[in-house]
Amino acid sequence: MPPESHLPAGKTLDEQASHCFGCSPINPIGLQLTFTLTTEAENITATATVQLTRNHEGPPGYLHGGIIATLMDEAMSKLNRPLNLIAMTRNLEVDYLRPCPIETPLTLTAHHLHREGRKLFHSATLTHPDGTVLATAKGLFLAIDPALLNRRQP
Ligand SMILES: CCCCC/C=C\C/C=C\C/C=C\C/C=C\CCCC(=O)SCCNC(=O)CCNC(=O)[C@H](O)C(C)(C)COP(=O)(O)OP(=O)(O)OC[C@H]1O[C@@H](n2cnc3c(N)ncnc32)[C@H](O)[C@@H]1OP(=O)(O)O
Repeated sequence: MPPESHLPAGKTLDEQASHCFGCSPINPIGLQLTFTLTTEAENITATATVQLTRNHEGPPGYLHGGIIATLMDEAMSKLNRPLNLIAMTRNLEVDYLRPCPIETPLTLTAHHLHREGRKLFHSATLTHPDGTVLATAKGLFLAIDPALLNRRQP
């Protein structure tokens, strides 16, 4: 959790990001993902169960690839807070291994791999309940100056 003093007066980071398409509980058209974070020494993990609908369909019965990329991005972004950093996605690479079914409880997991200064390297997987890995991703996140939050466009 970044120190509150880094944020605009009176606003927590959660309030700043209160309409995040991936994780806001109050964005009616968002994915409303809820993550469980595990932080043990260098092992930082974010996990969510994701069960989406035809609203997120690409091929009939399967998730749209852009939605899958969003899931990966969102999961990896959740690793930045335990690192006590505000960071943005700089590079996202997705391998679409198998079609990802809608209406199925998929497991979305992200791991922090390593850090080089401002550069945070993360990975993520989306897994079918039968254990098949459907998609994998790598992400590079860049820590930003928290003061930039003040310059955010409305
Ligand atoms: C200004 C407004 C800021 C508003 C901030 C708001 C919120 C804060 C964010 C999150 C917290 C809240 C909620 C979560 C929200 C969303 C969750 C999902 C996360 C996202 O969805 S977030 C949106 C998508 N995201 C963007 O909208 C970023 C647009 N972008 C930029 O704003 C800049 O791009 C920035 C700041 C990221 C970096 O800018 P920069 O100028 O500081 O750094 P630069 O670009 O130079 O790259 C640095 C070094 O990465 C190396 N590099 C590049 N590619 C590489 C690769 N593939 N492999 C290895 N290294 C690579 C270069 O080679 C260089 O290396 P070196 O420094 O060593 O030369």
